[in-house]
Amino acid sequence: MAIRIAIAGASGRMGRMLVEATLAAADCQLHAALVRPGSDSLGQDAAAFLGKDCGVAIGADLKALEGADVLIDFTRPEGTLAHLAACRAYGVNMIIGTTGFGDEESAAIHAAAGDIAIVHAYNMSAGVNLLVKLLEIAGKALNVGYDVEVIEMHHRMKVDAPSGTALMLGETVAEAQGRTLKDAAVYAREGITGARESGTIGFATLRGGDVIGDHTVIFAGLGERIEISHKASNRTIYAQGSLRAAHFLADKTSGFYDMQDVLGLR
Ligand SMILES: NC(=O)C1=CN([C@@H]2O[C@H](COP(=O)(O)OP(=O)(O)OC[C@H]3O[C@@H](n4cnc5c(N)ncnc54)[C@H](OP(=O)(O)O)[C@@H]3O)[C@@H](O)[C@H]2O)C=CC1
Ligand SMILES: O=C(O)C1=N[C@H](C(=O)O)C[C@H](O)C1
Repeated sequence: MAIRIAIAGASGRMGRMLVEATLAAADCQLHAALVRPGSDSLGQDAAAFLGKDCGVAIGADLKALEGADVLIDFTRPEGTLAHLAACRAYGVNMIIGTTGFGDEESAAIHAAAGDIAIVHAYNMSAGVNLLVKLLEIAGKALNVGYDVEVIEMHHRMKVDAPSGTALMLGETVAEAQGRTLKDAAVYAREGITGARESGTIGFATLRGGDVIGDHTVIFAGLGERIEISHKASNRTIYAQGSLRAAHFLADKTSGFYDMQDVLGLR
């Protein structure tokens, strides 16, 4: 039977990619397309932006979740938390791609995974999740004598910084080196900063144009520099990863997972 997929933020950059990917997948069915109350796209056909009619109208009533297998959510933290409550009420699994959560919001997502199955990942692409594995190795091998810096660049419309992916990559290195990102992170430098403190992980955030998502982790030593990079050139990588996650969740009713679980990289 086809997986019945509901999509939140259906008129957003990622929402549209997800609508297109779901309609193109033979083993998936678009169950509902959701936006915020008052959104311009309310009532339109979910495939109207493709010049097509798929028979699913964009709505704002979360009752539309009833009967869905999974909700894919790429919205904003406050939207995701509202959707989380509705998914819990209707027994619908959830794939969360939204970034920018605070600690309490992340804890609420973990808690909900006692009742529904959730894949929560700051980057759904296979490439970035492979990068995580490479960084586990590099972080351990280059633990002493190398300064770690994380650089990311995204489009001008992105609202959170550093990106969720940059934080995840920084956290991966910190953990590989027996530290926590909370203790190691330096998010800004300005003025007379003094020499770089050993053991810190620096972040640099660039924003501009239509850059989909570039991430580089630098290990800078004396006499050499190792750079591990990923550059996205199309948002389909995130949509395809999300559909893989939907298949992964098909036989699950509870539990918290990430893309390392989905891709078998754990
Ligand atoms: N994990 C991953 O692989 C990826 C994650 N992302 C993340 O996904 C999120 C969305 O990115 P993107 O698609 O570029 O953003 P957009 O701004 O293009 O789209 C966001 C969508 O969410 C809707 N929305 C905003 N606030 C709420 C709310 N409170 N309740 C319900 N819906 C809401 C918007 O509706 P409206 O149009 O009415 O404002 C819009 O449809 C970001 O957090 C981004 O970082 C992005 C790409 C990959
Ligand atoms: O907002 C985006 O566009 C992206 N957000 C995610 C993040 O914050 O890491 C993933 C990807 O880099 C694109």
